Amino acid sequence: MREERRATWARWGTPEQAKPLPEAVAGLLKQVFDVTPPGPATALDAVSAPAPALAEAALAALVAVVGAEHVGTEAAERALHASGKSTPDLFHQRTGELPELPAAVVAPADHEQVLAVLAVCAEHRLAVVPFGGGTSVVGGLAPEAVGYLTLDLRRLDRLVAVDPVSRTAVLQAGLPAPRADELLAEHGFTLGHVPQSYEYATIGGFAATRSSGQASAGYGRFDDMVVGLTVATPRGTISTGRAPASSAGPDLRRLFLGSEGAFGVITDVTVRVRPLAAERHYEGWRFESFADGVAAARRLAQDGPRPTVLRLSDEVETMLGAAGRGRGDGGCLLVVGHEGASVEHAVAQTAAVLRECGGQELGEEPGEQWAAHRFDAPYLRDALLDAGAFAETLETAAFWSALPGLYDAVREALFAALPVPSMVLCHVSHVYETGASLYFTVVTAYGDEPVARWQRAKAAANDAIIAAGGTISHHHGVGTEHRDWFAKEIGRLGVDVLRAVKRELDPARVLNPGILVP
Ligand SMILES: Cc1cc2nc3c(=O)[nH]c(=O)nc-3n(C[C@H](O)[C@H](O)[C@H](O)COP(=O)(O)OP(=O)(O)OC[C@H]3O[C@@H](n4cnc5c(N)ncnc54)[C@H](O)[C@@H]3O)c2cc1C
Repeated sequence: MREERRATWARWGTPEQAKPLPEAVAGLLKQVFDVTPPGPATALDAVSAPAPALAEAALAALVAVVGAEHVGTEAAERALHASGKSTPDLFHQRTGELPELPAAVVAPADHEQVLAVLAVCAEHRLAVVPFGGGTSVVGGLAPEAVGYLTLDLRRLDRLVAVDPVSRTAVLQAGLPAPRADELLAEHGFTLGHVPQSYEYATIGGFAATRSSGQASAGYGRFDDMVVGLTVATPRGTISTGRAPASSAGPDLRRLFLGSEGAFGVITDVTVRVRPLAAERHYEGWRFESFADGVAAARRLAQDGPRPTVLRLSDEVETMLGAAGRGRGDGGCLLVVGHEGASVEHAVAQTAAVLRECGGQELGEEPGEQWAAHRFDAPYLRDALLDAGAFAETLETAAFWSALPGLYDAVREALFAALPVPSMVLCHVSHVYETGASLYFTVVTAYGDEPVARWQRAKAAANDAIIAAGGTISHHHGVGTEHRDWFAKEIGRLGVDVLRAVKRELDPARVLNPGILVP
């Protein structure tokens, strides 16, 4: 089961899972962009790589820790671990322009073996990259190092303990989300963490990147769910999370949440769990404009009732989604989902508020459609790439008062940097009392050098985000790609604090060099 869920080569999922573009969208693409399909992608078994540059003594020490069968040095295995799943990553895999491959892929069995691998890396000054599901979209798996090692957490895949009284569970870091939910369901619980990368991403990856899922309005962000962590560092083990709340100094848990493998390797995570939902109800609402929809989402986020899922598409995203479903309601679509023991009351109360805010009820169909296709987007991105269109996303968040300015600034920056014609779609998918996230999708034709062109557009959008008061990432993390803007966001002293922490925990500087910490 675990193997089936490993990220695959040059696309999301396996070729058998490929989804065709809806006819109306394919037609629109041809008409607007006049795209031409590129040649076939490079096959994984055609990837060649120089023999791994790993000192014999280091290799022998690694084999002594995990066993020879858990040290992979084949080109294919190394290529699969050399990058994540951003569109540039997929594009490079398709064209065979690969980044530096890891010298080896090492899969420890438990926390003690992780500590021992880190000790070998520190002794041999070998950079080491923790690898969960491999779904990073910010260059989080591509260190600035020559001859690095990938530490694949796939064997740490157990549910260690469930405390039904406290409603907590200890999950090992390498568990993919669907498997974690299967194991929790045997005890009547769920995590409620459902990012779009759900099928592949892991528990450790969620904690390391401070992920946020599609049901965050009801279940919270992943960092809200974490009550404790065990972290292996080159200096030893740190365990956090003794009690549900504490005033005993700064919260060390928060230091490791979002640390992206730069401070240590998270080996298990204690999470708050919720009873499996007995009832679910999803529905759609139409708002005349994005501004009207944002006002309604803010009202629910601030004054309640708070649904489990709340997603508002802007006019362009609504139009494209409607074209895919063969209907056209115009305006902006708000998807509202309720999950829980009994949802009838919450559905009625929410409907009353949305009507008051000028919403028009579209019934269950758009909500059910969204739920049925909630994981389709990455498959459709593959279909776009197959057709010769380049699609990529970026995301941010801001306080409600800054949100309209941020929306305009990012769109302006993208349109100024992208060729004509290009499409920019946006939705709000995570709401808080004080603000919300914005998630942009860009579609253009390949043209010449699509990756370089995207990087220029992304840099312009990042500048606009910082200038307009947004965060450089609401849930994708920092990696290498956001690092320079992250430094602007936290300032020089903030960067110095992170560097000091890293020096203390990782004196040989082997953990994820160049990722997160500028
Ligand atoms: C199609 C698509 C959709 C996505 N949708 C969402 C979404 O809805 N919400 C969201 O939050 N994110 C989303 N992401 C981003 C990504 O899935 C998240 O960042 C996720 O949390 C990464 O988990 P992973 O297990 O794949 O980690 P990886 O990609 O393997 O690693 C991510 C980073 O964390 C480090 N790391 C991994 N495991 C550990 C560990 N145990 N200890 C220490 N460091 C570790 C890695 O070195 C790397 O720097 C999406 C990505 C894709 C490709």
